[in-house]
Amino acid sequence: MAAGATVQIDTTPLEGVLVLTPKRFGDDRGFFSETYSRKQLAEAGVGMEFVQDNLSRSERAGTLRGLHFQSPPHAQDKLVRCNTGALWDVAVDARTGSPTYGQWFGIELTDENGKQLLVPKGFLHGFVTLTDGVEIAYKCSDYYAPDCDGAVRWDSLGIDWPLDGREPVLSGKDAAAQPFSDFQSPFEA
Ligand SMILES: Cc1cn([C@H]2C[C@H](O)[C@@H](COP(=O)(O)OP(=O)(O)O[C@H]3O[C@H](C)C(=O)[C@H](O)[C@H]3O)O2)c(=O)[nH]c1=O
Repeated sequence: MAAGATVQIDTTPLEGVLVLTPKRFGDDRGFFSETYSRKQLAEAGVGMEFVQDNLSRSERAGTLRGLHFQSPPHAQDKLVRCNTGALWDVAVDARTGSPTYGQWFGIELTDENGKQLLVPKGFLHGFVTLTDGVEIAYKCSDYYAPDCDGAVRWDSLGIDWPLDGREPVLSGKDAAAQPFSDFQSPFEA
């Protein structure tokens, strides 16, 4: 971590998908952390601008939301963190022509590890909760555009979801999503 920086940025096997670990300044009250710094990300070559913050709460462990995307012209970069509890977050490369097309990367984000996942445009995003009462907060680089909203079935890509053999809690939309084999990607590498 560069001098003065308050965020560690690590790469993943998927180009552009990054793991951010903001520094926590602990004391006997607890801790302080800068959870987002446009300047520090720009200095690290991560120049996306965020315009919308989202918060969702999932009451039960095993709740799975995804795999979602917004198509161009409203594709979204997302910076995801877990504010309460623990979740397993996944990004899937959906960029036609990418050498890692269809490959996924998953990571545990928790309120204790404070880690964040940067999911660029062109990647599907989803997560499954590992505890009850999970709150996920994420920044988006474009506004919600229902006409551009899309989903791919969570179980159509061989992702090793940590479900311990249980069926996930799904929305109707996610239960009815198309399999990846039918997916016509709107993204290019
Ligand atoms: C995403 C979104 C939703 N909504 C409304 C639309 C529905 O009435 C309600 C629930 O939407 P949905 O069921 O799509 O929420 P999630 O299943 O949590 O979807 C999200 O979860 C995955 C993991 C994501 O990465 C996306 O941000 C997003 O697709 O919120 C809005 O008003 N604005 C928004 O930006």
